[in-house]
Amino acid sequence: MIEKAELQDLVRDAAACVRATNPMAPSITNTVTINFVANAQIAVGGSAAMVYLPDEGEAMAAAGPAMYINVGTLLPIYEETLPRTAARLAELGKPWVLDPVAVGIGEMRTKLLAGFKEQKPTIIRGNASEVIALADLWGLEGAGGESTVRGVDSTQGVDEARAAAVAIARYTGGAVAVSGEVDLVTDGEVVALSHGGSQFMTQITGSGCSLGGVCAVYAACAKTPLAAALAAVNVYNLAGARAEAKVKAPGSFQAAFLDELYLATPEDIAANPFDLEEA
Ligand SMILES: Nc1ncnc2c1ncn2[C@@H]1O[C@H](COP(=O)(O)OP(=O)(O)OP(=O)(O)O)[C@@H](O)[C@H]1O
Ligand SMILES: Cc1ncsc1CCO
Ligand SMILES: [Mg+2]
Repeated sequence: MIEKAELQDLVRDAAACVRATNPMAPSITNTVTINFVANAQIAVGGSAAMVYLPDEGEAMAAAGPAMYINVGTLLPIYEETLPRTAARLAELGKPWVLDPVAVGIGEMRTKLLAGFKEQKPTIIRGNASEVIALADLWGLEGAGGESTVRGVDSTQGVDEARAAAVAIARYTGGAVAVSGEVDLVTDGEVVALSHGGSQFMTQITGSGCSLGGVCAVYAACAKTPLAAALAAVNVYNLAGARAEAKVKAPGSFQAAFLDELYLATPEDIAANPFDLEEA
């Protein structure tokens, strides 16, 4: 099992590399939070580029060192864009992040998310209900749990998604990040439980979507998917807690949160409290 100090070094190095190299992590993401995703990616030191069209998804897969796909608000063109982009990413061996928003509603969403089983996303980032539902959709053994997805919000706790997250990570060989009051990140061998964040993160839309975009920025630099996902989760928990201490309500929280993402140093990000356990 990886030592905590070694994992912290990987997190710090990934965050420092992002600050030094300004990697572009292009996105195909939902229309609700697209602006917040781009701003969060930029605040941590990355750069953003959002596309919708099939040939542009393929072009971005080739252009960026990592990519982000979020199925929040599907449009008819995505039936073509998403499989073509994922196939190009797999062909090029590029890391990519999937947010399986609202898995379970609609035929196209179900078909697209079922199809991603073959391409094995490097990092899957979702709330507890989404991670449980994706493991179920993929028919993974040992996942356990019954999902009660209701739209885009979680109705379940992170603990309930632990078996599903571990099963998905063992299947993909990548990492899974489950968000909630305490965030869980796993590569199927270890489970990291990251602390911090803020109630206000549940009172603005897109803290989860933008966390996926930031996972993709770190995936451009990190030595392992686990380090990339933990760097993103740690900076979110750190910035959320710091921002909450400065504001009284959600609107100003969003602005303060972006400021704290920008201000967090690689050392701060590595030092955010987390527990490390065997999976
Ligand atoms: N109760 C809580 N206390 C502290 N932080 C929280 C809490 N719930 C969620 N968070 C933080 O909010 C961020 C997003 O997690 P959340 O589970 O809300 O994602 P989500 O449901 O996919 O969000 P969205 O779909 O609106 O983007 C994570 O960084 C997580 O740590
Ligand atoms: C509110 C909402 N609806 C579809 S995607 C999205 C952003 C949070 O997941
Ligand atoms: Mg979400």
